[in-house]
Amino acid sequence: MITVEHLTKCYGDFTAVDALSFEIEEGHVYGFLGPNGAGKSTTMNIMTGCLSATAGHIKIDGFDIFEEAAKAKRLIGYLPEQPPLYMNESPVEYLKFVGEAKGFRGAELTEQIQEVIRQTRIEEVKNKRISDLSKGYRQRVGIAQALLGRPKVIILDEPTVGLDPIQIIEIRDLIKELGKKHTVIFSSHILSEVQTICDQILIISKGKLIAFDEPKHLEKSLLSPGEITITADASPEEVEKILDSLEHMTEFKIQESEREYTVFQVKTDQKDVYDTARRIFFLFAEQKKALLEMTLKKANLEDIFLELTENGSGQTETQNGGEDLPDIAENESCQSDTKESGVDQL
Ligand SMILES: Nc1ncnc2c1ncn2[C@@H]1O[C@H](COP(=O)(O)OP(=O)(O)OP(=O)(O)O)[C@@H](O)[C@H]1O
Repeated sequence: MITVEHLTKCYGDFTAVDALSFEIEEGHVYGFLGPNGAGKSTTMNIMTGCLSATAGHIKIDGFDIFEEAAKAKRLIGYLPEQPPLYMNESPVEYLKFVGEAKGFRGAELTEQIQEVIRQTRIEEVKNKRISDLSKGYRQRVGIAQALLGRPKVIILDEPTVGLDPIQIIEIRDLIKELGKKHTVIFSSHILSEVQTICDQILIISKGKLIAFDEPKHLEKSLLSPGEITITADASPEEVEKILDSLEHMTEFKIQESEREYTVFQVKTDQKDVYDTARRIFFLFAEQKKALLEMTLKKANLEDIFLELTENGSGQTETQNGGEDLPDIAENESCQSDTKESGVDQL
């Protein structure tokens, strides 16, 4: 559906997007995750044809966003980070304006406006001035304009920023709903948000794509060594003796020791931490020592995200395996450029 090849964007001699390559397939919800300044907005602005690239190619359903802009843009609905809303207008007036700019007229336009109003649930505010609407409703109006023209792909730049917790939940539910009919790409710097909504995660840091996979695969492939905390009905000496024969143990630490029990931690480099847990269970059972509690701590996506983005970039495989693409960026020097606005999408 979307192919991004070696996309590079420089502002002066600063590289904001650094040879990004990835593919977006139809029918998924993609989360574009990265800390502030990672290059998410820049990438999205280029993907939607609102900003030029220094190097690289983007194709939307086969249409080059730079060379066949009109055809490519027709397939995309975009909500920029700062939606260009006209505050003195009502949602209906604004949607009419955007719909006309997208080339719709008459009954077709009316039908589409009614459809997006229904989809984004803004019926009750559709005739109020946009300036009088809550931030959550304004964001819905922004999403409604992106939906006009029934685009295959919806791109939303930080759609929940600045919303209160209830509005955030509502917008997340709306994104999930949109995912049933459209391919959705949305950016966020909140991991839990991406985790709950999307079925594919792209992690970007310092302009580079450092991970791209399903949340569960990311967790699996990037798991750090498992940690197990155990409470055993044994003395610290007995615990130590029993664990003598435990393979794959990389660290052992007594946390707490009372007369009746010992709390200790074991770290393992075994791929499946459950195998280590099972082994510990049987070792203690053989010595007729009861385990009173066992807690397994696995690395979660939060740990992975922090590790990847803190350590910089480039150390993890992307879905395309970092395969060699023609090095379009190689001979391009960074020229100064300014950020264009996203308004021409409308
Ligand atoms: N017009 C510009 N001129 C110079 N530098 C820019 C311009 N626009 C963006 N940048 C820089 O490029 C980098 C990437 O910015 P971008 O807005 O794409 O990041 P982001 O991941 O969307 O961050 P945020 O979540 O804070 O919006 C940042 O360091 C930013 O300061």
